[in-house]
Order: sequence, then structure tokens, then C-alpha cells
Amino acid sequence: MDVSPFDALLLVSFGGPEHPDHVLPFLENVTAGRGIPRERLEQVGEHYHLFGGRSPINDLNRELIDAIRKDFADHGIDLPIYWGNRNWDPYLRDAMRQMANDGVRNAAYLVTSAYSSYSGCRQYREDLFDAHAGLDEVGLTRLRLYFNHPGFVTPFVEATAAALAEAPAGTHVVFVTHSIPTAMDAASGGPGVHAYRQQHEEVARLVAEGAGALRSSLVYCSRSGSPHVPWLEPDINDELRDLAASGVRSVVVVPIGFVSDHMEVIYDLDTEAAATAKELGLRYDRVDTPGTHPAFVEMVRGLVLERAAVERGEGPLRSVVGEMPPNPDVCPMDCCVNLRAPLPTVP
Ligand SMILES: CC1=C(CCC(=O)O)c2cc3nc(cc4[nH]c(cc5[nH]c(cc1n2)c(C)c5CCC(=O)O)c(CCC(=O)O)c4C)C(CCC(=O)O)=C3C
Ligand SMILES: [Fe+2]
Repeated sequence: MDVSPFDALLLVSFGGPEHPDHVLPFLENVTAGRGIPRERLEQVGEHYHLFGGRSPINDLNRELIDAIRKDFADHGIDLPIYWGNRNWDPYLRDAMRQMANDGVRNAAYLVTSAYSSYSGCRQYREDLFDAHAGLDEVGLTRLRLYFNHPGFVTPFVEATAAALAEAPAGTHVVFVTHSIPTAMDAASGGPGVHAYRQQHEEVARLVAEGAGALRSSLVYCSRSGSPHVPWLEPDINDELRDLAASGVRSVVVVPIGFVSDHMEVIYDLDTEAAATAKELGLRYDRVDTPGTHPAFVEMVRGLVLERAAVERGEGPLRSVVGEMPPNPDVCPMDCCVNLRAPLPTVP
């Protein structure tokens, strides 16, 4: 269990408000400079207020960190864990300062996003570049994206199989992920690569096969931005209407785009899409995200050990399922570029 040369693990996440007064400032942080209409912000703020102004995401990350800490201890791994968010306290900058103060020199970092896209990958690396300013002594090494790691796919396979075992014959499996602008999808993985959509199609296929789903589709949720800008479709609510119209009576919703049950899952799916399903008389069951599933926690350890071996010049086995290769350790320069202006990033 050799984690050298790493001396810390940094968990990098989105962040969310934990008090009603923090909802709007949080939303302003998220959308700074990106032209999300004011009405959309207020509307999304209402989603948070429906849950007491508190996003589940920070607590979910605390639970994940506790689980990783315990897993490390159980496997004789002595690696401190830090945590920083892009959009809310605890911020990445604070985590970087803390690591510098504690003498950390070579941190491996894991992002709580499994797929390639500007929002899920490059934007985190841009924000880490800013958070890293003046702290050159703290090295940062990204652990690879894990959409096709068994520790990410297996929890979905298990949960989907369990849900189907309880569901009536003819149940349709709806794989769902966060919509993004079609231009952002096209740039994901490199110009014209569409890695975001391809990676989700692969995970949907793997989970459908693994769980024995007889019918399924891949759809999107949480669209925002200007209505004039095309985003990935269909929206889950439209899909539910089409399915009901074609005679489907029951759906199992599998949120393959999400690592934990954060706001998109509990509002956009469990509140909004569930209401649409109810209106249509559709039986609706939503399966769990990986969260702190033992396979997911073990994956984090596996990714740390894998990359540590790479850094030591060894050629480790890379755990992967399906037909796509493991994502590269270091993204190509032109990977997931923001269409506006490429900003500096950490590797
Ligand atoms: C691909 C993707 C992921 C998955 C990868 C990952 O996990 O990173 C993700 C996660 C999340 N998105 C989150 C929240 C928000 N995302 C927004 C806006 C946007 N997301 C986008 C994409 C993604 N987002 C995009 C293209 C936008 C619009 C423009 C922009 O801003 O780039 C907005 C602004 C309001 C709105 O427009 O909806 C909010 C509040 C939360 C926190 C939830 C909580 O609090 O529990 C999480 C985990
Ligand atoms: Fe988002």
C-alpha cells in the first residue's frame, strides 16, 4: 500500500450553501461571468429554499471523506485528507493554504465529477490554478476521471438490478445526467470529440447490460442558460411524457451523471421529475448514486495507489470496465476548452 510520493489527498468538489442567507451568494459564485438569466438564479434559489436553504452536497462530502479516512486506516495508508470547493466554503484556496501550512508537498487530488466536460473537469483545474497561486511548494497531481472505473459503475449496476427486481414487467430504465450546452459537449475531450456524451452512452450501456435492463434511454436534466443556446436533450420530463404516451407504466431512474445525492438529484429528479411521473400515472423509482458505497470508496484508494505507482515510474494495472480506455492521467492541452477563452489550469 505504497502511496509515495504523495503526502496528502485533496478532495475537490462543487460546494453548496448550508444556510438560507448563503443561497444567493453561492449562486452568484457559481454563475459569475456566465450570463445565466436572473430569473433562472431565483428559480434555482427556490430549489434550495425548499430544502431549508441547505444543499446536501457538503454533508455528502464529509461522509465520503470519513469513509475514505476509515478505508485508508483499515489498509494501513497514512495519508491526510483535505477538502476544498470551487463555489462555497470550504474553498479550494483555504484548502491549499492549509496544505501549505501543514507542509504538504505533493498532493493527489480527486474531483467529485466522473466525466469529461468544461464544467466537470477543466473548470475545476482552472479554479485550482487560481487557488494554487503563490503556493508553488505544494504539488498537485490529478487522479484520472473515473466514469468507467468499476468502483463507479458497480454501485449503479447493483442498485439498478435491485430496483428492477422490484419493478413490474415492462419497466423502462431512464439513465439521466446533467445537461450541458451542445458546444460544451462537442469540446469535451478535445475539439469535436463529444467525450461527455460518449462516456455517458458507455456507462448507460454497461449499467443496462449489467443490470439486465430490457429497455432504456439516456436523457438529461438541470438545463439552464439562455433558451437560444442548444443544450443536450431530451429533458427527462419530456422523456417521461413520451414514454407514458407510448404505453410505459413504470420507470427506474438511474442518475449516472452524479456521484452523490446532491441538489440536482433531490430536486430536479426526486421533486420535479417525480411530480411529472405522478401526473402521468407512471410508477417512479430512483436508484442511489455511488455516495459512500464500499466499491466507490475502494476506487478512491485504487486511484491513489495507481497514480502513485505511475509517479514512481512503475506501470500499474488500471482498473477499467467496458470498451473505452482508462482516461489519461493528464488531460491534453485542448481538452474541454471553454469556448470563451482558455484560462490557465493545473495539469
Ligand atoms: C456537468 C455538470 C455537473 C456534473 C459534474 C460535477 O459534479 O461537477 C454539475 C454539477 C453540479 N452543479 C451544481 C449546481 C449548479 N450548477 C449550475 C449551473 C451549471 N451546471 C452545469 C454543468 C454541470 N453541473 C452547467 C453547464 C451550468 C450552467 C452554466 C455554468 O454555470 O457553468 C448552477 C447555476 C444555476 C443553474 O443554472 O442551474 C448551480 C447552482 C451542483 C451543486 C448541487 C448542490 O448544491 O447540491 C453540482 C454538483
Ligand atoms: Fe451544475
